[in-house]
Amino acid sequence: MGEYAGLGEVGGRRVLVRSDLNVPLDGSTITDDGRIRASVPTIAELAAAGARVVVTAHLGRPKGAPEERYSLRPVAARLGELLGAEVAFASDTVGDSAQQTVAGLADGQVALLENVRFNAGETSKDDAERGAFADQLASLADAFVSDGFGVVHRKQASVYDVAQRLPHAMGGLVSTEIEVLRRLTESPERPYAVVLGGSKVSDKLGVIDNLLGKADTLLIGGGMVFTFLKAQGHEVGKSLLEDDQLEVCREYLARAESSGVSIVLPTDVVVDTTFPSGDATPQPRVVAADAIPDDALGLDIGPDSAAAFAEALSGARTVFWNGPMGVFEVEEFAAGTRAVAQALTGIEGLSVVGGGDSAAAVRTLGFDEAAFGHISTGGGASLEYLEGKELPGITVLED
Ligand SMILES: Nc1ncnc2c1ncn2[C@@H]1O[C@H](COP(=O)(O)OP(=O)(O)OP(=O)(O)O)[C@@H](O)[C@H]1O
Ligand SMILES: O=C(O)[C@H](O)COP(=O)(O)O
Repeated sequence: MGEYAGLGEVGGRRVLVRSDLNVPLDGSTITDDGRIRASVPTIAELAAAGARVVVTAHLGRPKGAPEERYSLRPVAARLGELLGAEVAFASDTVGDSAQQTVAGLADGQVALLENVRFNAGETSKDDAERGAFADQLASLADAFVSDGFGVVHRKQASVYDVAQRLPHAMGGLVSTEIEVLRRLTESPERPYAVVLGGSKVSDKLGVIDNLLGKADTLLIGGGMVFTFLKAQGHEVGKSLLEDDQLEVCREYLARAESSGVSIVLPTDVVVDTTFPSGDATPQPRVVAADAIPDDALGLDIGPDSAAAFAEALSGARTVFWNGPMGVFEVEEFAAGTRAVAQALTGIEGLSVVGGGDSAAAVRTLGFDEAAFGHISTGGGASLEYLEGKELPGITVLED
């Protein structure tokens, strides 16, 4: 029997752990298990202390009802392999299966509940609805450990409300992540460069506002770059575009210029006119960033841009990178992401990779994790931290 920081004795008690097990899947095959591996130490520590560990997590963005493709069942199997002990899987989150599974746990055993987002209460904007679901979750445990760093920016029942209902503590993963990110916000060694990409464009544009006052160089690739190119007056064909953010991008470009921050945009892009179309072989083509054809979709930064990005990063002493430069999952569109990852491995100073997909990209492209200063499990969460926003999943622990 043993203690867990902030909770005291946990032996024999049911401890609900919120982890971020939102991993990329191909069917039911986990293509990158980084977030599961990152979640293991806290779960293992609690189990070793004799707790009955009840893990809750989400996968993808189901709409408040069960959907087989978002089931956490494959994750339970992998978690068990990594823990070296069987993980009991409950086929619902708070229903009969969950209650029976938790009741059947012996001291030191671990259970995983089905995707918490199969319940509308989890993500509801209505406090009462979320609260009612949090009551059900809380009834399954005696204490709560918040360890899902990737979701601490979400005011959701299993992240926020449940902490108000149970004795709670911050998990080891969340503490480590916050410690590293604090170094980026408090006194980054200069030059400080930030690389942004990925597909959750509107989620990420906000961070630029804050970074314009902090970073020396901002490199932009991935899906978000097309809104910037369009804001500069270029056509972007069928590329990802957030029309309602054009004015915001224009304002960022103007502010960067007046404040001496260098925003580096790609000068060439890799496009395809057939992607994604079932089994069709990709037909990548490199075009100038200001000459994207109407029928083309931008899927990676081009080779000149990749070289320019690597050059811009070469002297940096602090680098934060979130979001792949292209659709790295397809080899034909992975070169930009590979070039940025390679450049980060040469940084003398602190290099931080943030984001589930960015971290997955680093690993699936074959880089050694040890070549980076820190690989964060949180994409949106780390960005919101850097934005200086309050993270509900953290502040609720401090109350
Ligand atoms: N030009 C592009 N067009 C469309 N999608 C793109 C483009 N460039 C990158 N992507 C996609 O962006 C996705 C990753 O973006 P996301 O914003 O989710 O990254 P992340 O922040 O690392 O992950 P997470 O939000 O899960 O932590 C990848 O699946 C990649 O294929
Ligand atoms: O993938 C992520 O960034 C986290 O798991 C959070 O997922 P969400 O953006 O769907 O809330």
